[in-house]
Amino acid sequence: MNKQSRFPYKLYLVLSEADCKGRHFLKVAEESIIGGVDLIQLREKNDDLETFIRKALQLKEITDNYEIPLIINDNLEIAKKVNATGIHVGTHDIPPVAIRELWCNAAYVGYSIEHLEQLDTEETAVSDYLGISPVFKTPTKTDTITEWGLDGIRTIRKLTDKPLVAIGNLDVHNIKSVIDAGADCIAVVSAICGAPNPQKAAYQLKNELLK
Ligand SMILES: Cc1ncc(COP(=O)(O)OP(=O)(O)O)c(N)n1
Ligand SMILES: Cc1nc(C(=O)O)sc1CCOP(=O)(O)O
Ligand SMILES: [Mg+2]
Repeated sequence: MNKQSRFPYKLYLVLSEADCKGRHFLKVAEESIIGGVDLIQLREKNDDLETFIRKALQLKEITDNYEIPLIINDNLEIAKKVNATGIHVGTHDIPPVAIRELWCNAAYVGYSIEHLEQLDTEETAVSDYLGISPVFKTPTKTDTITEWGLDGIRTIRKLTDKPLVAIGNLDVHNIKSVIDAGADCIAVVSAICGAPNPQKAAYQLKNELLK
């Protein structure tokens, strides 16, 4: 199976209630899907378990309705409980190898790449896509290490044929250069959650990616 059929998604929304700036996160989710978002990750870093589960179940109704994948950030228990499509983890989370052992139904395990050394590991080998973490420094998530830039994407592209999801300060003005450097998919928070019109923002991003 080639990369495109393994992970056929171009525009990835990473969603949290806090990033939606007072708008309802479910409304932002639905509008963004209508605009062209291909999959959504629910990333709630500060919710208690019960709240995260409730939000995940509400969002799952919408993603199921539009037949797009729901990815849960960090929390395997919630991902399994809500029957999500997959999970995204980083170097400080439950490792992909353990996820594979504990959750055989996971369609997608995403893994953040912060160091080149990670590429040559079992964790990367069992992952379905790699997050380039971050392409550009972003105020949305500040506890990051490497700013990969376009050269970093080119380097990673040469070293792996895993689908690459670029994230970090991406917007309609820079995403084409990120794809040209070798990324397969663009993940955003602010470019959609912080936009005055999330549907229009998603449409413009998708349009740029399909050019
Ligand atoms: C698509 C995507 N890429 C990278 C990340 C970052 O994951 P992680 O390094 O585990 O950091 P947190 O999101 O948990 O703060 C991501 N969530 N999604
Ligand atoms: C969730 C996340 N992960 C990152 C990483 O580098 O791993 S950057 C990030 C937030 C991206 O937000 P924005 O699109 O607003 O820049
Ligand atoms: Mg994490």
